[in-house]
Amino acid sequence: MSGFFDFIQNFRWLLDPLDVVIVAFIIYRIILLIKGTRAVQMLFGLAVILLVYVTSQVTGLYTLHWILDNFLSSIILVIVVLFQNDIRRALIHVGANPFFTDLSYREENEIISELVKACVNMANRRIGALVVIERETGIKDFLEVGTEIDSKVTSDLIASIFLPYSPLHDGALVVQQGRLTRAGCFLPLSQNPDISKALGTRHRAAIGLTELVDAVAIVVSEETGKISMVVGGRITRDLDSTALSRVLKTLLEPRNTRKKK
Ligand SMILES: Nc1ncnc2c1ncn2[C@@H]1O[C@H](COP(=O)(O)OP(=O)(O)OP(=O)(O)O)[C@@H](O)[C@H]1O
Repeated sequence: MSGFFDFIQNFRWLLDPLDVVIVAFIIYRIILLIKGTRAVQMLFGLAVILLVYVTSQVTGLYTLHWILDNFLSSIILVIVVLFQNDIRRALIHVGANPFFTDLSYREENEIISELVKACVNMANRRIGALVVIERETGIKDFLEVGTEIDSKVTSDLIASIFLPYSPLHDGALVVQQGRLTRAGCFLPLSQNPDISKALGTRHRAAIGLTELVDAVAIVVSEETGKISMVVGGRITRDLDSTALSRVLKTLLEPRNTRKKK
């Protein structure tokens, strides 16, 4: 074993640049992960506290310095608590499953066209709906209650699930690996205070789940008949069928078919 480490030491000149590249890559991935999220604001807040800490040391504001010194000594704990959602998302992503990749380009297009057809149909009839499409990260752990189903994605079935008298119309319908797998699922609601007050629990549930995982959620508003798409906790409202189809194709395109085209 020590022979192996001695051997590694021969490549010391290579290890230092490798070390720098790995750290740079991790920082780059963290920036990508938190870009546009509330974590950026929190990070900014921490940076301000750090600045006050350094200033208090230089100017001799001892009490303030002592308080911040104690606060910053448990900074790792503070970071874990503040960024728990982002850390969870990052760790889940490391062990992500490449779902959707078994589908052919044709099958995937068919699923998207059925989803779009169902959403437009429900929007025109003011039927509220929430459809969640799993991508690389498994969402099972975040789905509460719900009824297992196993069916092909068809617009008629989707629309009938969300009919007001259907026993499964409340909650979210789930698409996993190109199949309808669960209906009537309750999702974690977003706690983001910046979400418009005009958005109720259906939209908050879509935002809440997508803050935690890379799934895509489509919401049809019962109140306005508008279709929204939610990904990464960000909502795009009032999509027409062409826009919905285009965005879904971009987001759900399996990596292997992307290369083949
Ligand atoms: N945690 C949840 N997970 C999944 N679906 C939920 C959740 N909470 C509420 N819903 C769904 O949202 C419906 C209520 O929607 P609500 O009117 O509060 O939201 P909204 O965002 O204003 O939607 P709409 O524009 O359709 O009225 C419920 O009947 C239920 O089907």
